[in-house]
Amino acid sequence: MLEITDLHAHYGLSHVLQGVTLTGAAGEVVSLFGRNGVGKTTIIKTIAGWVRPTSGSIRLDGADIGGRPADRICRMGLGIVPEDRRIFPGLSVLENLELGLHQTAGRSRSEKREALDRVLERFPRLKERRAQMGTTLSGGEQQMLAMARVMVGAPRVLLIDEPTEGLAPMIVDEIFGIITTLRDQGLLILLVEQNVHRAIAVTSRFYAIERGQVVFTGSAANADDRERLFGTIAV
Ligand SMILES: Nc1ncnc2c1ncn2[C@@H]1O[C@H](COP(=O)(O)OP(=O)(O)OP(=O)(O)O)[C@@H](O)[C@H]1O
Repeated sequence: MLEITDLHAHYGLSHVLQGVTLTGAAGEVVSLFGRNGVGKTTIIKTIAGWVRPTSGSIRLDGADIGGRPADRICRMGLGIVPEDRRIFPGLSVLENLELGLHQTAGRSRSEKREALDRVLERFPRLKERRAQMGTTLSGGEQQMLAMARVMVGAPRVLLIDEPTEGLAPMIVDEIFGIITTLRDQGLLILLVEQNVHRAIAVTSRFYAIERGQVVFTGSAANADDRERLFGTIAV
């Protein structure tokens, strides 16, 4: 479904991604683990079209999406929940959610309305607060809003960057619950998460990243692979 081959990216002269190769299939969570600053967020941003790759290929269901504009990639079925959540100031919860409707092509007005209603039913706390300004929500609610907004667009692939950072344990449970449900509905989720122990429980395969490269890949169900991962990233 998602196939990334020998991906390179730079910020100015800084060679941040140095040949990343990874794959993901429908119905699995694939996690990227590594210390701070190794390039995990950059991998996500490059796939989503926010950072331009210098070389390599990114294929979504066979179509080459590398270097295409971010909104185009979104409409092809790839959603991103960025680390900073990007809740738009001056817009209510509902208006923030409506922005998610622009991220899909080829749906009728009534289909879009239904998609929005479904998401609101699924997030009762957001439904209750739909008239409230998005930026006045708590951190956990803002994370829910960021996830709900991307789900309105019904993506097939979801890139999620550090969703539980700074959040209370109960909200963390809720977020992992949502990730598990989406996975079981057949989405491919590419996850970056510092809480390795929690992430590994929902992950099928993982990639350990160092200095912009994959240093090894493993299966979350394999105890030796997990040991090696914990040794590599020192958790
Ligand atoms: N816009 C930018 N301009 C220049 N350098 C950047 C930019 N964004 C990130 N970098 C640098 O690129 C490197 C990789 O950053 P990235 O955010 O991808 O790492 P990360 O693994 O996600 O880190 P963290 O876990 O701390 O979020 C870092 O050295 C960072 O300082």
